Order: sequence, then structure tokens, then C-alpha cells
Amino acid sequence: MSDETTQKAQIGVTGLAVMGRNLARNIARHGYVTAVHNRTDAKTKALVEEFGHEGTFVPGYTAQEFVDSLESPRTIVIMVKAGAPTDAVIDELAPLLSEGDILVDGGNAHFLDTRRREAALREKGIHFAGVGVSGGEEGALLGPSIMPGGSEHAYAKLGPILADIAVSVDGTPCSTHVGPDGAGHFVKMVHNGIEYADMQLIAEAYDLLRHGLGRTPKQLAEVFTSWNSGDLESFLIEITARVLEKDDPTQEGVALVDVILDEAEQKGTGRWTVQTALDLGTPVSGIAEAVFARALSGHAEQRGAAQGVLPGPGAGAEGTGGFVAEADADAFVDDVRAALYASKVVAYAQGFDMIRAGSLEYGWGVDPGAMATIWRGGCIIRAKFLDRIKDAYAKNPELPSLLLDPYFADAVTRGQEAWRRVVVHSVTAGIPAPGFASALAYYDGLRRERSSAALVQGLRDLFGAHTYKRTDREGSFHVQWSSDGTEVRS
Ligand SMILES: NC(=O)C1=CN([C@@H]2O[C@H](COP(=O)(O)OP(=O)(O)OC[C@H]3O[C@@H](n4cnc5c(N)ncnc54)[C@H](OP(=O)(O)O)[C@@H]3O)[C@@H](O)[C@H]2O)C=CC1
Ligand SMILES: O=C(CO)[C@H](O)[C@H](O)COP(=O)(O)O
Repeated sequence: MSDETTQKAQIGVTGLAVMGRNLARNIARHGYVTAVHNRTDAKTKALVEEFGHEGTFVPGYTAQEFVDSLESPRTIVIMVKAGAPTDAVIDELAPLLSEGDILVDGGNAHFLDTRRREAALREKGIHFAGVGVSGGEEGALLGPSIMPGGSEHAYAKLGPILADIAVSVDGTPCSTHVGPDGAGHFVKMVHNGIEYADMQLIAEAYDLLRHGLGRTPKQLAEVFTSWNSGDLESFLIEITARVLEKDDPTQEGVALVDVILDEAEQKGTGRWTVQTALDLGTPVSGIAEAVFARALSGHAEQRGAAQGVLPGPGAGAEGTGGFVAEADADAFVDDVRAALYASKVVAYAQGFDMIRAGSLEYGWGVDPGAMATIWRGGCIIRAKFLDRIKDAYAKNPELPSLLLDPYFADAVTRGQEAWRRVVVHSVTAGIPAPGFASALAYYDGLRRERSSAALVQGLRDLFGAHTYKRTDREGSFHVQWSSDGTEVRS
């Protein structure tokens, strides 16, 4: 039922593209009178016409009409393109709002934009909450995972609504207060970074099996389906099988994956994660490899120019299936599964490290276990093993790295021989697997008692007198390289 006359709306949504429209429907389906608005009227009209029967919608065709249709204090969710469009919507709405109103940005905003907007709107007495929403079109309708940031005051009103519309796992809603100002969007950004890493690892596993074994996409769909009932059980593995088994709808007998252009696009959240990680000094190498792999895939001209010029490793090159003997095929599939799981654990460990680093830097007090809890359902990276991550932080909230939790330490250690064989195979066969290789390098870097950084420090001291610390004495030291070679305390 839609109501265009007297009833005041309890909450409004502006921006009715795929996400906003479905979020508004989800909210209305939960019994909230929902005001709806979009820059172009057609989307507002279409929503009310097509889905008006699902709840009580109050359409607004101007910003003023939309704002006036809401009960005070108002709660408005903005669901538009991140960046300048979000600022444009805020600039249009803010003068029409009153002190105490709550403005929510549910888009994929950069957390620094959210901090800026929150501070500016706070001056006007408006509560601004940056809220991460994950789950895509379907999740927005049926129950996303929600990462709300913003003040406690805003959350007191917003929290119950978000808990209603979020998906629940084991009776717990996948929504919890992440922290003040940009905390929600920061965590959503890292979520997306992990999403990039996870997809890159899955794509590498596919590539190795496809070109190392010469399996067809349909055969590999079966492999991924079987993996989806073990440790790897997750939404991304499930949909990998769906994509691989799909035929090109326009040609019989051709796999869809074989006609999709092999240039991965990106809207920016993965890149932001890596840029931010560089500033925080957090080595999210899995996410970085995923962003760079997408970038390389997009350099079509360079890739085209390299064809026939840069040779691979010789006979049995990719596509021939010549690198793994058929007798070893099952073992190779098991190895790739183990390598995928170990690399995935590393990617999540790095993501959780970054959340901790961001939380410390900005004083947010983010609880990593609570993030694992709300990622168990609704979002793109939902996976069985998030239960394990939740348990790991419940046992030890100060866990220095997820890899040091006994369960994960054991899982990665058990998989390491297979992991190493797969990385060796990728190098030998000339099938790039930067995600697997960098995850393994991170694991080895973490576990080694002494790192090669000692030499780096020595070099820095020699060419720039940058000094070094010693293992056996406190203080900073410098060798007088260009004079008598003695060491001085600096
Ligand atoms: N798609 C997804 O799977 C996910 C998206 N998100 C985020 O949610 C938000 C919405 O995403 P999605 O639904 O895909 O839509 P888009 O990101 O494609 O944004 C389209 C919406 O933005 C509006 N818009 C664009 N520019 C302006 C402007 N200058 N002023 C006012 N409105 C403007 C459009 O209005 P109009 O119709 O008039 O053009 C339309 O309502 C984005 O921030 C996105 O990053 C988050 C999770 C998942
Ligand atoms: O936010 C999301 C899920 O939570 C989107 O799926 C994500 O924005 C997709 O990113 P990209 O287009 O960069 O791959």
C-alpha cells in the first residue's frame, strides 16, 4: 500500500537505483512508513507503481516535499553514487533539515569524506552517520550486512531499524555499531578490499585448474561446488560455480566465462583500501595484488603488444594441460584447494590487522570479533569460516594476528606443503598466481625469526646515515662508513 496523502514517514530513502530501491522496499516490508525520493522522478514513480503494495511508501518529487513528508526528528538514508553526488545531495538536503535530524549515508563513501561530512553537519546540529551496506541488490532487499558508524545518539535511533532490515545469523542481526564518524565506512572499505582479495584468489585457483589441468568451466563448476561444503564454504565460492556452469545465452555450447572480456573493472574501494593501508603501514599484500591484477588486466594495449613477443615456459605451455599428469590431477585439485584456503586466511588476517590499525589511528574502538560476527551473513564475503574468526577474537580480543589463533595456525600449517607446491607449479607453468604467492611470502615473512630487513637497515645507514638499532644494545647507531668505519651512537 502506498500513501501519498497524510501519513508522515518514519524514515526516508533518497537515491533509488538498485541499492536504494531495494533498501527502501526492505524497510517498508518491515512495517516502517518509508518516504522515497530520487533526483529523477521516474525511479520514484516506478518504485511506487511496481512495489507500492509491499508497504507504505510516501513519494516525494522534490527535496522539500521529501523532507516535509518525514516525522521529526527526521531520519534520511542517502543511497547515491559516492563522491561528488553524495555531497550534492547533502548540500541540497542540509538547509531543509532541523537540529536533531539524522542523515545517513549508506553508499560506499571514502571514510575520510565521512569524517569531513560528519564534522561539518555536527556544526549544524545534524547527526551524520556513515553506514556501510553490503549484499548487493539482493542483499539490500532480503537482508544485507550493515556496518553503521556515527554517534551513539544517531545509533540509538538507527540501530533498531538497521537490526530489523539486516539479515540474521543464529538469531544475531548482521548489524552493530562499528564506531564514531568514519568507522562504518572504513570497515566497509576493508570488507570490499577483502572481497577483492578473495575474488582474485578464486580466479587464480580457477586459472590454475583450467590451464594447468585443461578442465572445462563446467567441470570446474563441479569442483567449486564440492569445495563449497568444506572449510571454503562461502557465497563467493557458491557463485563461482554458478558463473562457471553458465553457458553463453547467445551461443550454444560456449561457456559464458569464455566470452566475458578479461579486463576487471573497479569502482574504487579496493584501491582506497590499499592507499589507506600504505598510510597506516599495514601490509595488505593480498588486497594490493588483487587491485594490481585488475589494473594489469585492464592494460589491454600492453597485453596485446606482448602477445607472441614474451614467450612462456616452453612446451606444455598454458592451455595444453601439459603440466599436471592426469594421474596427479586429483592431488593437484586438492593442493589448489588447500592453497586457496591458506591464502584466504592470510587475506582476512591482513584485513583484520588493517581494521585494528585504523581503529587505533582514529580512536574508534572497533571490535574485530563484532565485525566477523556481522560479516557472517548478508555481505559478499559471507563465509563459514567467519564463525571461526569470531571465535578466535572471542577467545583473545588482543590476538596479534589471526594467523596466530590456534585453529588458523594449524589450518595454514597443515596446508603449507600443498600451498608451496601450487606456487611452484604456477611459476613453472607460467600461470600468474600473485595472490597465492604473495600470501605465502607474507606467511614466511611473518614466521621467520630474522628478516632481511637487517641488510636494508645497513644499506640505509651506509648511503644516508639513517642509523640502525642493534639486537644487543639499546639506542641508535651509525657506522662512519666514509672515514674510519667505527660505530658511533647517534
Ligand atoms: N551496487 C552494489 O552492489 C552496491 C552499491 N553500494 C553503494 O550504494 C550506492 C548506490 O549504489 P547503486 O544503487 O548501485 O547506484 P549508483 O551508484 O549507480 O548510483 C545511482 C544513484 O545515484 C543518483 N545520483 C547520481 N548522481 C547524483 C547527483 N549528482 N545528485 C543526486 N543523485 C545522484 C542517481 O540518481 P538518478 O536516478 O537521478 O541518476 C541514482 O539514484 C553507491 O554509493 C554504491 O557504491 C553499496 C553496496 C553494494
Ligand atoms: O560494495 C560492494 C559489495 O559490498 C560492491 O559489490 C563493490 O562496490 C564492488 O566493487 P568493484 O565494482 O570495485 O568491484
